[in-house]
Amino acid sequence: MNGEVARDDRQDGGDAPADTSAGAPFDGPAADGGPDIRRLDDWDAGVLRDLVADFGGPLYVLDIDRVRENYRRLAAAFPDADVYYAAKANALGRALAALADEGAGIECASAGEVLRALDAGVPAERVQYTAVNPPARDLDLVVDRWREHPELTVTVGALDTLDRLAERGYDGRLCLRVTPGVGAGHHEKVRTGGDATFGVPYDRAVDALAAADEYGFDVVGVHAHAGSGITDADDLAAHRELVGRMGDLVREAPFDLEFVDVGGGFGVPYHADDDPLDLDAVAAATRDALGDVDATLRVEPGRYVVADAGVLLTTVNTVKETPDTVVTGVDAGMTTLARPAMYGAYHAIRNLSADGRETVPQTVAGPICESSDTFCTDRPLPAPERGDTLAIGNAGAYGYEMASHYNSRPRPATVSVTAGTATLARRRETLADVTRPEVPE
Ligand SMILES: Cc1ncc(COP(=O)(O)O)c(C=O)c1O
Ligand SMILES: N[C@@H](CCCC[NH3+])C(=O)O
Repeated sequence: MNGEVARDDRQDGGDAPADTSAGAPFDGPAADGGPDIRRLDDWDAGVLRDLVADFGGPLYVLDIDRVRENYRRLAAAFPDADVYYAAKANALGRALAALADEGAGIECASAGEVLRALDAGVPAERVQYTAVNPPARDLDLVVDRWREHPELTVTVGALDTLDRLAERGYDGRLCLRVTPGVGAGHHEKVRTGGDATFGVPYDRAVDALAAADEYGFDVVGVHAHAGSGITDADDLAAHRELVGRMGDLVREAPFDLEFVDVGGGFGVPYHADDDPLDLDAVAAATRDALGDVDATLRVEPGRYVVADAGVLLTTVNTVKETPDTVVTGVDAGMTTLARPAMYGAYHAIRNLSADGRETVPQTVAGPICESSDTFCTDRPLPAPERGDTLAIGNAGAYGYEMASHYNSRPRPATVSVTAGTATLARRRETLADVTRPEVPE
């Protein structure tokens, strides 16, 4: 590690590279997409401990080479499809730029993500904005950008969004989002495909396509998304059903469509004994279910591309024995990584400082004043000591993006790693970042 830059400088935004190549298990992306799984145990404990020592904690680490590998493996499994990475999973500029370099398109959930994708160098013809109950400001911004970049595509999930786009003078590329009536995913809160919020009802889709065309939009595609975290047979069956319905829709459409977008949702293993998704099988099933269509298949994965490329590092600050369990207090909380509190999601946890210690059941809890602020309950982990560094796995997807300022907590820093060298990619926030929008009386 490069020890020349003082730790405090780093925390305040210094960005001197830390050479993690000594002992770094990852040194550049594999051309073939590399292994289809990276477990938390595959990360080098010493390198991660050094990163916390240099940059402070809590700290997100994102391995950009692994992001590239995951994208390459996906693109290879879907050779005749367009892959649009869903930026909501992790919109770090360096990740978007690397994916643009790999040739990925970007699916954006907001005007903010559209601007970030364009700023990262993604060509406008590969930027797609999916408008969900779009705030006026989002439409204003996107239409404004579209005047400069008429290759942008807007996906709408409600007919009255057409009126709102037309009012702003938009008559560009348009994709219709459909509610296919089939949901899938790791939790009821992420099974969007069955939820009326997100699209035009499937049985009205043909009429809606005709209406959008008559309105004067350049209708180029249809879209549906079952949900997030497809891993088991039931989810895959739902995915197949959704894709089959989308194939039927393309064949029934009143005119030719350029693409059919069947969403993302490809899951990753969170438990140590979960198998990775058989991507080739999913791709074959997708093709088979779609049938013969004269439109390019499009997929928009988020989690699959970034989840195992990221870890969250956090430091133990409190060890408390109770009659029932050991409470391991850490400096990251639900404001840093919301998924366990929000969905009861499981994330692997590894104590990077505890070689050879006995294992005890423990509850790893954050500093937020909510009883849901736990990363695990009674999980057997090495006996904790104050100052230990813990790593939380699969933190690359829906980690930093869902972080908040609750309890006046500044958001953590992010370090990105490329070819074994770690550099600060996003500085740690300070209290001033939290209070900046306040207006004095
Ligand atoms: C419209 C849309 N596309 C793509 C995604 C990406 O999903 P995932 O990260 O599970 O691949 C989502 C999130 O669920 C979504 O809502
Ligand atoms: N935020 C969810 C994924 C849903 C994505 C948006 N449709 C998660 O962390 O699992």
